[in-house]
Amino acid sequence: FLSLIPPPTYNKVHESSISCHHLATEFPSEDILLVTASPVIKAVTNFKQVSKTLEEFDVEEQPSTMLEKRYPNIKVIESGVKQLKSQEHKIFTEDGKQCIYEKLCLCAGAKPKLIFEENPYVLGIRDTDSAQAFQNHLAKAERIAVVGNGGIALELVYEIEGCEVLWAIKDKAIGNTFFDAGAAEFLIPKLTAEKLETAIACKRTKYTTEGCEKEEGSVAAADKLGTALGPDWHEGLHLKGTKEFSHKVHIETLCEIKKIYLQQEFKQLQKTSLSFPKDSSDNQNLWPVYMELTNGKIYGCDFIVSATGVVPNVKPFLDGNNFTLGEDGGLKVDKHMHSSVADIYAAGDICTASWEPSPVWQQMRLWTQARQMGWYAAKCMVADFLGESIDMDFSFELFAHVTKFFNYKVVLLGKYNAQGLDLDHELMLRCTKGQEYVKVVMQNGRMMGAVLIGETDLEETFENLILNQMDLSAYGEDLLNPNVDIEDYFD
Ligand SMILES: Cc1cc2nc3c(=O)[nH]c(=O)nc-3n(C[C@H](O)[C@H](O)[C@H](O)COP(=O)(O)OP(=O)(O)OC[C@H]3O[C@@H](n4cnc5c(N)ncnc54)[C@H](O)[C@@H]3O)c2cc1C
Ligand SMILES: NC(=O)C1=CN([C@@H]2O[C@H](COP(=O)(O)OP(=O)(O)OC[C@H]3O[C@@H](n4cnc5c(N)ncnc54)[C@H](O)[C@@H]3O)[C@@H](O)[C@H]2O)C=CC1
Repeated sequence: FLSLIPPPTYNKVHESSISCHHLATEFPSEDILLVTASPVIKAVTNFKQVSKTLEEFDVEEQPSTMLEKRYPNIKVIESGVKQLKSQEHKIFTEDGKQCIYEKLCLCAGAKPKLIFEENPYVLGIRDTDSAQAFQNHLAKAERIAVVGNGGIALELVYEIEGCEVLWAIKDKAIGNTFFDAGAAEFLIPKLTAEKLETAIACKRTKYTTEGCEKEEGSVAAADKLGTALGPDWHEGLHLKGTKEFSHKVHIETLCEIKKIYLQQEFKQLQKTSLSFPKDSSDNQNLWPVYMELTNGKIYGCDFIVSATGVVPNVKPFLDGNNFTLGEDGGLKVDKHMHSSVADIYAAGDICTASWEPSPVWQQMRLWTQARQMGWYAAKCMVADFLGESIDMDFSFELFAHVTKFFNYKVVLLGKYNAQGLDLDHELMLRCTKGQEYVKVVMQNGRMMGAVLIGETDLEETFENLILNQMDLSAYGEDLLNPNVDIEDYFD
């Protein structure tokens, strides 16, 4: 980046179209190289700043040529990076190219952390290809198992129709990464209700369909890593099994998968499996795969979805380079998104934020944060190059995420689950069945976090209250009293 060496030795920034936009604008006469293993780039469209820190947007797949057309100084190399030699400031791509960089930003995302990685009947969902493969296998399935209790599992169990779903979670209540047992209780009825909402028109039309049949016989997706899916990822998919019913979900709580048996092994061991709970019509006695849970129960199914989190995709960059890694395996970055290796920055799922965070911010591997980090990393690279100082971006002052679960709008602010807070914190709740669930986390009279489910219209007010740390003790429970117009007090 910003070198005077002529092509074919380019200046470059690896990945992240978001950082590229900014760099290309700041340095129109310099070459910016985007090296990506994916044939498409993800573009943020319909961006809406909902409040100071809350953002809403769609994610659209576009051909990389779009980026090159818009910014003539961006060149896209469509090939995976297989090696980094940081001392020589060089990267090597799978198709045999080598490029010298002056500054490099690594944005290679994360990979699904699968349980039983080598098992052909255990499937992960990360990119368009793996989502498409999942859809194809679901179309032939009568029963699947979903393991995990985070974002993907929550979305899947709600979206899947015409297929029995056995959902195995480690926790007492559903959705533990995003909310508490109270919110789970509020959402559960939606799982058993018929889906009345009509499907929203597909916003994600550019799914790669080529090669979908390549995994016949087993369900594991190819190792090739595409770009992670983003908000509304399932809207372009037809998540339907072979049966005619809507939802049929059975939740096994407080358990993990102990062992997986393929059909042959299961028969030889003469084990017995349970039928789908509360289903008298369940008469299938042989399944392609069986899972034995730590609570002793065994169920058969067509395949298992492992929605069990991600691991940062650092492998191609580690060999011979002295990166410091975080506990979660990501590249540690400082408050300027700089890694521990000279001239290398990192942003998004691949990195581990290692600065002293604001008391109401935490890292989560989300699109919202990847976008903010990519943007800020580019600003830091520019500042570094120009020798200017730069302040931490405002978006890192407060954790703010808006998403949709079970067709409810869900807003998460600050320490929404009291993460890392001392035991002296208190919770305040307001809940109207089927309509809204509002929870705030208070400490020493100050608001530290909030979960807002439904159209509560409280996000902006609560965001302000968390940011300004006003002492709210005087308001007591009126803070959540629906008859008190809280916005008038504080806006
Ligand atoms: C199913 C699903 C649904 C999600 N839904 C939401 C949501 O609703 N809201 C939300 O906020 N977040 C959501 N997320 C999380 C979000 O998608 C990620 O946090 C975000 O995409 C991370 O962005 P990134 O740029 O760091 O990584 P990615 O988007 O994964 O991009 C990494 C890029 O690096 C490329 N790459 C990888 N290795 C190499 C290499 N060696 N050489 C060259 N290129 C390489 C890949 O091809 C890819 O293009 C979801 C994730 C999944 C899997
Ligand atoms: N709407 C949104 O904001 C969405 C966000 N995402 C993001 O995409 C990424 C991937 O999603 P997920 O895989 O759902 O990750 P996640 O981090 O959201 O959830 C992982 C879940 O798996 C559980 N788990 C981990 N190891 C396990 C094991 N061995 N056995 C059983 N359970 C285990 C964890 O307790 C946790 O409940 C995450 O970064 C997530 O935040 C995904 C979908 C929707």
